[in-house]
Amino acid sequence: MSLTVTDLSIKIGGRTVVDHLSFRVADGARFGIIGESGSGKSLTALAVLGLLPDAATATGSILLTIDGGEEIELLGRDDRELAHIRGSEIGMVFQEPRTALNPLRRVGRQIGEPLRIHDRLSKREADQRAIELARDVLLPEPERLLKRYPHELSGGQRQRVAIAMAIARSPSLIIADEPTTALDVTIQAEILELFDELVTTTGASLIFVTHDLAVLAEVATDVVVLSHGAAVESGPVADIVRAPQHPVTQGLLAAARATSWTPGGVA
Ligand SMILES: Nc1ncnc2c1ncn2[C@@H]1O[C@H](COP(=O)(O)OP(=O)(O)OP(=O)(O)O)[C@@H](O)[C@H]1O
Repeated sequence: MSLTVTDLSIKIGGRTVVDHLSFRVADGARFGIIGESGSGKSLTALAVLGLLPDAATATGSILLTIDGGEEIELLGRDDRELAHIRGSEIGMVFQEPRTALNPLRRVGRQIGEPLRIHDRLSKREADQRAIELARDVLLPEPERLLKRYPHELSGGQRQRVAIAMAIARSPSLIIADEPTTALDVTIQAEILELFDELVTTTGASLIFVTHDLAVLAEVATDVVVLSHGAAVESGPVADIVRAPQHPVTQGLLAAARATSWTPGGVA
C-alpha cells in the first residue's frame, strides 16, 4: 500500500489550518509528521482517517493505493466506506488509550469484537486471536490480563491494548498520533520499540505524528515538518537531524536536545 497526499488544504471557520500540504508514504515506509502545537498534524492524520470534525472542509487529494494496485480517493468518500477502510486497511492509535477503550468491557472482548463482527470469527476463535495479539504487543500473562477491565491496567498496558486493536485486522497502514506523549519516559521507549517491531514484522506502513524530534527519530525514516499548516521542510529524518534548514526544524531539534537527547541512534 502507499498513500499520496496532494495539495491538502483544511479550513475551519474560514481559517486555513492545513495549507496545500503534499507528501507520499511509500509501501512499508515509516513516515513522520512533526510540528509545534497547532501546526495541523492531528487534522492531517484525521483527514487521512476520514475523521475530520464536521466544521472542517478539506480540498485536494488523499489517494490510497492498496496491494494489487487499486486506487482509493479517501477525500470526500462517504462515511460508511471510510469506516470500512479504517477497519480493514488503516489502523489507528491515539495519544490517550482511555478514549479508544470502552471502560465497561473486558479488554479481551474489545480486541476480539471487530474480528467477530467483520471477519466472522466464532467467539472461541476471536478469544484465541485476542490472546495472540496480546502476545504480539508483549502484554504480560495475556490469558489473565485480557479478562480485566481497562482501569485495572497501567497506562502502558492500555496503550498496548489499543495497539493490539489497531493491528487486529492486519491493516496495511497504521496511523499513530502522539501515542507515547501521555506515558512515562521509560514506558514511552518500550512503546516506541514495539511500534518499530510491529512495523517490521507486519510490513505495514506507519504514519507517526509527534511534536518531539527525539521520539520521531526512534521510529520514522522520513518526515514532513509542519508550521501553521504548511510543509516547511521534508526528507529523511537523518538529514533533518544532521542539518535542519528551517528555523522551525532547528527549534524542534533544540527542544529535543534540551531533554538531553543526542541524535546518535538516527540511521
Ligand atoms: N474542531 C476544531 N475546531 C476549530 N479549530 C480546530 C479544531 N481542531 C483543530 N483546530 C485548530 O486547527 C489548528 C491545527 O490543529 P491540530 O490539532 O491539527 O494541530 P496539532 O499540530 O496536532 O497540535 P497539537 O500537537 O496541539 O495537537 C489549530 O490551530 C487548532 O486550534
